[in-house]
Amino acid sequence: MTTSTAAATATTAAVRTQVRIPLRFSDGYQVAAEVVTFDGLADGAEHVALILGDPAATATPLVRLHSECLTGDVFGSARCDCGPQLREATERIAATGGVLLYLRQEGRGIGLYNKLDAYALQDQGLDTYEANLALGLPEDARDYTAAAQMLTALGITELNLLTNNPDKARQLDDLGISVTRTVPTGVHTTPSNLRYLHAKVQHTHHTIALAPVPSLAG
Ligand SMILES: Nc1nc2c(ncn2[C@@H]2O[C@H](COP(=O)(O)OP(=O)(O)OP(=O)(O)O)[C@@H](O)[C@H]2O)c(=O)[nH]1
Ligand SMILES: [Zn+2]
Repeated sequence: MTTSTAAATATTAAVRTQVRIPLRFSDGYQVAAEVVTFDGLADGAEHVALILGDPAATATPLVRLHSECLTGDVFGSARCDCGPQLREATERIAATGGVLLYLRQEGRGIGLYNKLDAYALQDQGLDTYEANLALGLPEDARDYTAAAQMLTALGITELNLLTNNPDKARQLDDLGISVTRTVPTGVHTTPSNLRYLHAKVQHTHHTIALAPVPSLAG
């Protein structure tokens, strides 16, 4: 189970800087983003928002809360599906207008070194959640208070959320952000991330339809 430590009301944050950055992905896809920084975020981390298209074009813009994953987002790791999800979200949000929050929550909030320690334990047989617990850390340490502050500062209090993770919608609702609809993200399987994706479905009830894996039965 994930634990929610989100406060019912978040303090106010303000937009600090907004700057246009043209994005060019390795597959040729290009789009311009308005990258926004903030003052006053609850956890003091350097989270950024990417405004894609025109979020004001609809009453319920498409929003994704993307948790930082250096190995997946930058290095192209096949142990998870973060890189392809980031690429997918960017294009889908740009198509309708919305915001991608790039949240500095590496390793579900436990940090990069701890995530790599957890990977080492997974290589000895633990699943992704058991490995965090074996390190004396929460299964999922993510709190979306800063995300709610960022959305409020951008004038977004009602949205469609691009995710398969029910905890994200639950926490945003608790923080006063109305999630009108949850839009499923794609599932980007590789031989290296199938066990990880199955653990997410079984343990934290991510809404992902996966083919059964015989070696994981039982
Ligand atoms: N601790 C830990 N973190 C991981 C592991 N694999 C990926 N992560 C982190 O998990 C975060 C991404 O979370 P996911 O569980 O893949 O997806 P989600 O954000 O909960 O849900 P979606 O919105 O449906 O994608 C990133 O911060 C990754 O660095 C792992 O094995 N252990
Ligand atoms: Zn990842």
